[in-house]
Amino acid sequence: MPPSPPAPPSLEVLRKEIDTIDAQVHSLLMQRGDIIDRLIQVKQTQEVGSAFRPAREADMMRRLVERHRGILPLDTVESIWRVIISTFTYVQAPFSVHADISASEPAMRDSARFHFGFTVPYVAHFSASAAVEAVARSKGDLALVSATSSHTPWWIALETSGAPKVTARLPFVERADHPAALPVFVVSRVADSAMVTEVEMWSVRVSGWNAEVARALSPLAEIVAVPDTAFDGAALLVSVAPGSLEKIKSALIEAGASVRSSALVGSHATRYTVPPNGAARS
Ligand SMILES: O=C(O)C(=O)C[C@]1(C(=O)O)C=C[C@@H](O)C=C1
Repeated sequence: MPPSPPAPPSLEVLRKEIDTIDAQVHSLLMQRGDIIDRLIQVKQTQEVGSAFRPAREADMMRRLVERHRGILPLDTVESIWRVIISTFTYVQAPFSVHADISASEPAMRDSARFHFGFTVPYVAHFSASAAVEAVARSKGDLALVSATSSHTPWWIALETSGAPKVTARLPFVERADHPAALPVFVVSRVADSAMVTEVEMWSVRVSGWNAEVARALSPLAEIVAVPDTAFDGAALLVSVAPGSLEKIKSALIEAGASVRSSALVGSHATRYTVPPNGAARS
């Protein structure tokens, strides 16, 4: 008779293994806190008042997705790390998240909680301009505003030097069934060295804006437009690859519009997509 297979481990043994792992995870998180404590001494957070480093975070989130395997859903692992990173940002220099809830309060709140957790205070505003103004008045706060539409050209307030800028686009890792899928821009003051410059954000004011011009531009760049009826013009927020604004300006002129002004109002990491079969790409 062949030997009988070994008996499966008892529930008690498996729970002991889980307790050991939980104690290790907790201990590692506390060690991470000790490192952050040392990092505060070497990082010049005081200069800008914010410890948020969007370039580093975009890179960390991409690597997390690439190495993830197993039955723990990606949504869960991503949300755990968002809370870890944001809370460690907060303990370095406390900040609040000012969210524009004019499009959808539940979706904006989900995005804020998913990306910044519950320790970071959440402040709701009824317009993007109000959220951005709150950040401009603060030392190191962040605003979350829709990345796809707006009733007001809030980005004009970012044109002056010293004003906050667009520093990130969330989610860092996009996918069709993302639990906090609302596309949002983060507006904050960030040290120049911490900016990601893969996508530039330009505030462009034009005359002669109409549906035809908008159609001509849509294949060339992502644009949020707020028409300005008094002058037959519009305030545009244009996302382009570095050095590509001239192409957009030429396309505007070719389509019959004229460019009144342009100013760089931020930059962020290229959009990073995880297709349904799991392999991430930017
Ligand atoms: O690397 C840094 O500069 C940190 O402050 C650490 C840390 C993190 O917790 O990993 C926190 C905040 C930054 O936005 C990026 C990363």
